[in-house]
Amino acid sequence: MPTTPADAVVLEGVQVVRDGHTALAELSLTAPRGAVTCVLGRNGAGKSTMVETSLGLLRPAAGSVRILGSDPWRAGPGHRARVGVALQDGGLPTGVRPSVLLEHLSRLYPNPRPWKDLWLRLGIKAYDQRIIRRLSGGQRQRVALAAALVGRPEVVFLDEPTAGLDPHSRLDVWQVVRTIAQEGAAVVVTTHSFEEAERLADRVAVIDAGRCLVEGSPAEVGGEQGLEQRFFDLTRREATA
Ligand SMILES: Nc1ncnc2c1ncn2[C@@H]1O[C@H](COP(=O)(O)OP(=O)(O)OP(=O)(O)O)[C@@H](O)[C@H]1O
Repeated sequence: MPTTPADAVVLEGVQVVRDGHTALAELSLTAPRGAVTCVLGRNGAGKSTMVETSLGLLRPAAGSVRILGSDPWRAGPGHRARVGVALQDGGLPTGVRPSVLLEHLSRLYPNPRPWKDLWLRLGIKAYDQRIIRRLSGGQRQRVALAAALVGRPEVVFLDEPTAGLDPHSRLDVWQVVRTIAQEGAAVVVTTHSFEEAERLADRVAVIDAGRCLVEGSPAEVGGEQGLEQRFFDLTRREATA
């Protein structure tokens, strides 16, 4: 698929080998600005590896990775400040209250998003009297999302941001993610939820065994069958038991 300047994330033929195992095999994928791109794939398909490679944490053995026009492996701190990320178990400092962390992070960026806005919209205020170590997994996940967004990044990678969240929190997260995209960010969300992809995504990519099998709008990818059935058809394997 031809890429355009609106594409903030452009991976072309990316191969990544981890401890002798090919985790990405000629993966090509794009994510435009001002849109949410949901990446679906089975366990081990390569979603987290795609995110880590896009962040510049892993060096591809072949292919090209351009994030905001730069190679993330070589990019400097100026580039990194423009890219946000919330990984699963995303390494937050645990001995401080969420508001202390968010206020601190906001001072590290030239043009931060008002941290209190995120703190309110993601419901963090309700449990802010506790330090992060004492929070539930879902509560911590929302703090990680706020931490990823406070620097007003132009590209954001969110690794399963609603996994394990209650329905209210999930809606809060979806609303915040949509707003961020409407403000112009390229948002890449990995997920196992078809509902999430259908309700949140402007674009969907299905990856399997380290390759992107299909990408496009949810309607284009789902076609007549719908997203869920198309996903099963694309990624079915013999005897999975
Ligand atoms: N550090 C590593 N060393 C060797 N192989 C790895 C390493 N990390 C991941 N892999 C392998 O690379 C492949 C892709 O893994 P990855 O974590 O990117 O998948 P994923 O799509 O994010 O899976 P999940 O849905 O379970 O989070 C898998 O086969 C996995 O076993």
